[in-house]
Amino acid sequence: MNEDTPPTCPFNSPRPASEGWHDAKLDFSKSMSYGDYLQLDTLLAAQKPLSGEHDEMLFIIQHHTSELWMKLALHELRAALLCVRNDELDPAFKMLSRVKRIFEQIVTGWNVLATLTPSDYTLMRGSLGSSSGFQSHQYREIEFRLGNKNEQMLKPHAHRPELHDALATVLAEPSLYDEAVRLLARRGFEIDAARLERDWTGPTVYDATVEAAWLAVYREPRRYWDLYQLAEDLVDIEDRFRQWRFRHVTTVERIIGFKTGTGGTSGATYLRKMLDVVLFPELWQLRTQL
Ligand code: HEM
Ligand SMILES: N[C@@H](CC(=O)c1ccccc1NC=O)C(=O)O
Repeated sequence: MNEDTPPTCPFNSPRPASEGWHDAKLDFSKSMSYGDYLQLDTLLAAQKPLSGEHDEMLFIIQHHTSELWMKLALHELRAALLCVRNDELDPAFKMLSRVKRIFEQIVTGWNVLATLTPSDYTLMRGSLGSSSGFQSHQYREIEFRLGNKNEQMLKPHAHRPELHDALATVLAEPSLYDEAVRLLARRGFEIDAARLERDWTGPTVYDATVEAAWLAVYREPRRYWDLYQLAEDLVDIEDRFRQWRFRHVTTVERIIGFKTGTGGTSGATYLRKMLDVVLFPELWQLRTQL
């Protein structure tokens, strides 16, 4: 350093001659821009607080971002299900690892909403009327695709026939886990015939032949590597899903305590019961036998 040069604040230094943006396209009067491609006018016009309370923007954006991530999770889950059905496990692994990351993202997202206090939420809760996440059709489709089927959950969508019928179709199709079980049978494992052609509209029910098949996979992972990887991906997904449910009920307790929900359920008590749901029962059971 030259001792004659007075020290300067680095933040006030003159800009270098070129910062690399001089050739950037700046005129979008005749071509598609960022905002055009992403339909940002539509996206950013969709946050419409009703209460006039400052924190309602947080509440809406938290839900919009969750619904967008759910949209992507469903896109991946639907495709992964078809890949498993067609014995194409490599692309399914790619999609399931993305689903895992998406779930991690929405689990972490609860930290932002946890800055909402009961005092602030109470000011806007009245504006929500009887609307509730209980009526999220994308959430319900995720549950159905993972095998937590319940025909009653179609009812909140009766007033929207296209959504109702799409969910009813998913209810009647095999879940991702049903497809994994059918794959086990195609790979030569003895699976109870009734499990392979069950009434798909019901929830996954524990089956001893399925547990025995997964147990064989876990006892010889090298022999059944792709099935082993599929099983662990499913366990990862259920793990994340449980974390999501847990953060939800904890946030709900911190914000509304044990009030009944706007959707008409018992609120935190109902959500706590949902923590007992097991999506892939045999994958948890087999671990006791290893
Ligand atoms: C202030 C924050 C929140 C509160 C107080 C809250 C409260 C509740 C309550 C009480 C229920 C039970 C249904 C009812 O009777 O209303 C519920 C369900 C639900 N909420 Fe939230 N929630 C909050 C944030 C969120 C967020 C950010 C999401 C993300 C999309 C979400 C999604 C859901 C879903 C999907 C259900 C249905 C769960 C099931 O049926 O298992 N909630 N919520
Ligand atoms: N069920 C919540 C309301 C609620 O959280 C909510 C309302 C409208 C849209 C999404 C919501 N989020 C999750 O349930 C409550 O009882 O306060």
